[in-house]
Amino acid sequence: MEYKAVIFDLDGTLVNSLNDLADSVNVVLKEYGYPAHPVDKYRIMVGNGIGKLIERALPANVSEKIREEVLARFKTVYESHQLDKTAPYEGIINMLEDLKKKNIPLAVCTNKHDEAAKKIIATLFARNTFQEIIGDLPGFKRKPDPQKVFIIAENMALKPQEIVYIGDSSVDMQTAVNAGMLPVGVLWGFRAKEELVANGAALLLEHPSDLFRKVIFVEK
Ligand SMILES: O=C(O)COP(=O)(O)O
Repeated sequence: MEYKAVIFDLDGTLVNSLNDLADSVNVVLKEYGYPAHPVDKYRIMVGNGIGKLIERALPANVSEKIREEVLARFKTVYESHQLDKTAPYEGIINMLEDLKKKNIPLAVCTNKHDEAAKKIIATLFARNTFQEIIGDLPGFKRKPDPQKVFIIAENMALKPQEIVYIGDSSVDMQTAVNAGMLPVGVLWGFRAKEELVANGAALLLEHPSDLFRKVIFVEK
């Protein structure tokens, strides 16, 4: 099978954002008098959007009102710290350049709130690397619902089966499976290999450069 485009997940796939996310949540947890978590615990809390991230980080008995306050405060803190330590994983920039040289259209579909996703991408990647970036926005369904990757496929004028979806979590593999895209799991991200395999990963990448050895691309 030959593929004509790639849609990427953001957190844990293109960029390592774990420390900035964890540090920002921990700052707010401490402000509110709740226990902070070790950075590694955030690996399993990130992936379903920031509402879920805050819900998972807070003790179970916290009221909805406080949860909303903590979420709003997190957004403010994270806005000033989202680029403190966040950077592309090693090999990502080269892989994106190689895909661009082959004229393969690229996009990002993330559960990260849209304004943060766009700011991070605009800062860390060359202009026009991605033809479309869709983060978490009111009125759109979050992954693993395939709604947003279907929108991207339509805008690329491609069939889902012609697109590779690359991500680091069960949510990403389920999204690709639900959409009929090729689910490719990355092993440098936040989650374990077993999780990717159990959720339908057709291929696994140990390093971004593996992509060209495992997937055949053709120009649209
Ligand atoms: O839940 C998040 O904020 C992270 O989103 P992503 O893994 O879809 O980029």
